[in-house]
Amino acid sequence: MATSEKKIGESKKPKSIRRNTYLNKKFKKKDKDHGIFCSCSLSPASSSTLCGSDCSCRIILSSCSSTCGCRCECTNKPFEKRRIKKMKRVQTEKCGDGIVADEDINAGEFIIEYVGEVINKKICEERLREMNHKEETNFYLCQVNSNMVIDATYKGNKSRYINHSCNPNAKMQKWVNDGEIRIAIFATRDIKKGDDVTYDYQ
Ligand SMILES: C[S@@+](CC[C@H](N)C(=O)[O-])C[C@H]1O[C@@H](n2cnc3c(N)ncnc32)[C@H](O)[C@@H]1O
Repeated sequence: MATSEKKIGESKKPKSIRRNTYLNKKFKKKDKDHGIFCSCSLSPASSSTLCGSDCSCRIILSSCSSTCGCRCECTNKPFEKRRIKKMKRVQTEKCGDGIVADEDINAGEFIIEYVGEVINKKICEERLREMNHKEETNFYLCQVNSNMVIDATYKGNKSRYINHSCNPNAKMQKWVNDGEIRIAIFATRDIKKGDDVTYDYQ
């Protein structure tokens, strides 16, 4: 079998991963002590949610870390410690595969992290040329910054099947978890079990 044929097969059956994988380890910037921490605590007068909307880490889209004063009740944990919402992969009429919620999801809630291979601009361009050559129509690239792309073509999780909508019920957001840039999908309004989950690719 020709190499190009094998690669097409790979893109149809991506490897399931839970965390981003870095093609170039040097690219993985980790800075545990990034100088941001909260001192949230559960006092009898406060609400039952620890590290809610007034948590200083959450406000700047950074997950809490070991530097913070909060403990295991923290609701702003790094993505890998959060529960992924129950979702099903389905065949849609016009957009290939898609994702529907398999439980009710409240506005603002974390749905899933967008994971894949972290690649740089040069590799991204090479992969795009290859995809163009193969006349691929589905793209799984998420540009994080000028030289960082998360590519879920070959490795990813259910987030890679979430389709685009101009009237979405979710959004993609760039966060920092322990100094590492991560992307996650959050509900922008209440999503009922059985609803398509979509975000605006723009
Ligand atoms: C991240 S993938 C989403 C999952 C994809 N539908 C699949 O079958 O694997 C993005 C690709 O899905 C298709 N897609 C997503 N949203 C769409 C929409 N609203 N209309 C048409 N195609 C869409 C496009 O081919 C796009 O490149």
